[in-house]
Amino acid sequence: MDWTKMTKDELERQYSPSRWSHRMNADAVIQAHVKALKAGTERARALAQTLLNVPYGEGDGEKLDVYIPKTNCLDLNLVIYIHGGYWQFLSKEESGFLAVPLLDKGVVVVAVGYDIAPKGHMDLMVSQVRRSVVSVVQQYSHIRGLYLCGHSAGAHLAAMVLSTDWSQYSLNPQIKGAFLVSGIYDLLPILPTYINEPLKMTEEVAVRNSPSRLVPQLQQSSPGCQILVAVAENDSPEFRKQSEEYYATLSAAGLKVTLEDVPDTDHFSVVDQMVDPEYCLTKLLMKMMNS
Ligand SMILES: N[C@@H](CC(=O)c1ccccc1NC=O)C(=O)O
Repeated sequence: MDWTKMTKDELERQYSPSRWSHRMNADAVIQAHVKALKAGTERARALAQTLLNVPYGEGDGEKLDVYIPKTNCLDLNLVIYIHGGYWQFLSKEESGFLAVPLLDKGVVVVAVGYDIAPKGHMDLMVSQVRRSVVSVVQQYSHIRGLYLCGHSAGAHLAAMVLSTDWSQYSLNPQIKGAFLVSGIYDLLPILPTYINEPLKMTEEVAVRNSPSRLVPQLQQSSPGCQILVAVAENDSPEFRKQSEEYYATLSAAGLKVTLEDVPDTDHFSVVDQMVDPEYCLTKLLMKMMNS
C-alpha cells in the first residue's frame, strides 16, 4: 500500500522496527540490540588502539572514536560508521562493534557521534556527519580508501553525506563505497508519526533531508562510489520499500549499486551480526574494500 493512504496508526506500526522482529517482543529486541552493540564495542576497545572523543567541531557532541589495528600496517582502508536509533537514541559509545571483525583485516573504524534529538535537529545532524567526514579525511589523508557504513537513521545520514555539495566545504572527500543498512531515504512518511515528536521536522526540512530526492546531487558528488543497499528480510513492508525504491532510483541514475535482501534477519540483527567475520554483510563489506 502507498504510505499516503495509511492512517497515522498504520504508519506508526510500519515505522516501529521492533514490532516486526520474529525473534522477540518489541522491548526485548531493542534491549538485546543495545546489549549486543555495547558488548561488541567493549570487545573492539580491548582489541584496538583507540583514540576516543576526538573533536571534529566545536560542539560538545562533535566527537568521534577511532579504532586502529594494533599491528600497524601501511595502506589501510577506513570505515566511518554512523549509528542508528531514529536520530534520537544511541551514541558513538555503543557504535565501535564493527571494528571487531575489521581490525584483523587492517581496517580502521571510526564511530561518529552527533547530537541526537531533542538537542540536535535534522539539519544539524546532517551537517555534523558531513563535517566529521571532512575531518577524518584531513586527519587520515594517507589511507587507501574511505568507506561509509550506516544503520537505520545512520544509513539515512550516510546517504546524505553521499549527496553533499562539497563546494561549501574545505575539501571533497573521495568516498569509495557506502554500506547502507535498513535505512530511511524518504522522510515524508515519518512526519505525522511519534518519531517526529522530538525531531519536530517541518515538511520543508523533511524534503531537503531526503536522500531519495537528492540523487542528482549524489550523481555529481559521488559518481564512482560503490553503494550497497541492504535490507532485512523481516523489516516492515515500508522499510523494505524504502530500500527497494532508493536502490531503484540510484540504479536508474547509472550508479554502481546493489540491493542485498538479507535472509533471516530483522531490523536489529541485520546490523548487530556485523561483529561476526563470517556474517554475509561483514563479508560483503570486506569484499567491497578489496575490489
Ligand atoms: N520505536 C522504535 C525504536 C527504535 O527504532 C530504536 C530504539 C532504540 C535503539 C535503536 C532503535 N532503532 C534503530 O536502531 C522501534 O519500534 O523500534
